[in-house]
Amino acid sequence: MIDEQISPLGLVRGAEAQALIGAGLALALAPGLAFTRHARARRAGGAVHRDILPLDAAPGYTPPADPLAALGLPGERPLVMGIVNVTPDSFSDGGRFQGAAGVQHAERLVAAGADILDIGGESTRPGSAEVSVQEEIDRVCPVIAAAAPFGVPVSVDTRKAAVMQAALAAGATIVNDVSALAFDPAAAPYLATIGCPVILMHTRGTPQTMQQDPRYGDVLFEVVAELASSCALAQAAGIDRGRLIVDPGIGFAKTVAHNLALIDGLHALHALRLPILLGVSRKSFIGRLNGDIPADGRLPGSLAAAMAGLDRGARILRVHDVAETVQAVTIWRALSVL
Ligand SMILES: Nc1nc2c(c(=O)[nH]1)N=C(COP(=O)(O)OP(=O)(O)O)CN2
Ligand SMILES: Nc1ccc(C(=O)O)cc1
Repeated sequence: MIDEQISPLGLVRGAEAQALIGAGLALALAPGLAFTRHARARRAGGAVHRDILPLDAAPGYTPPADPLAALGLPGERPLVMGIVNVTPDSFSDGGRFQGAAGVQHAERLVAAGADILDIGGESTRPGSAEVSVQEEIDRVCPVIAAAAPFGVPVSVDTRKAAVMQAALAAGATIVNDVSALAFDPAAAPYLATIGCPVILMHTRGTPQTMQQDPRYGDVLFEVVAELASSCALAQAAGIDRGRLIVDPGIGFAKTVAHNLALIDGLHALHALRLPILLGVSRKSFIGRLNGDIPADGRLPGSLAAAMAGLDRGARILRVHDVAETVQAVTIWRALSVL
């Protein structure tokens, strides 16, 4: 367990960032974003202490490697990952996109500007039941095979090594695991034999148990520390660090307050020096903060949270509403170009 985390702080955008970088007073962090100081969080005596360090206090700062460049994805702007849930029971769109409807949906998302398609066959919403390997393969592989020629990389959203293997054979080129390779002990050794990017998302427990009173001493510090452990385990299994992408797991073993602290403090994940994916789309914290509106009314809150994520250096936004998010990202970029 690491006891010290150093991450960027004092984030600046647009013309101010450009001027400060030119003057040697800021370093580039992510597309459109620079930072002027370092934050240090230290665990000591059971508590986490935070202080602020000057820019030159962490010499050798290098921006994260880009595992997506090899897939032809651009490095100079945030990416939008469009969600295709080939499930009967996903929390916001279950039952709408199975089989041919899933393929059509994938095509629409690409036309709307998705940079990546994330195709999943098992809902992991709170309380959801596990799906068998064969059922999951039968759901996702035909849709992956049909969507692979659409011109954007396909990621498979699964926790199971056998599903990863079948999905990669069907044309997927990215693996997205909401258990950070902890659910299936065969996943990390299998992925060590393959060169694809791997998304490690933070959670605790299983979908069945994760929302039963999640507790953290310091949620930001602990999520970063637990992601660091997941990365170390992946590397120990033989997966290159340069292939990893990390994700705080919004809504997974988190209360509303935890989710807000993680989005507000997202830049702390840059302590890991890896690209950050953020998945806030339509999630229940947005409903909880807005009179419990149902999932289909949460687009405005989803966009607000996604833009907050970009302000803190998120590289990929995982979303249901691709056209709307692309429009928001376009404006965000127009206001932040370095
Ligand atoms: N990396 C990553 N993967 C995820 C994330 C997320 O935040 N990050 N959220 C999910 C939940 O959204 P979805 O619409 O897929 O819901 P479901 O679990 O009910 O299918 C499912 N998968
Ligand atoms: N798989 C998940 C689906 C939805 C949520 C949420 O709404 O918070 C969390 C996890």
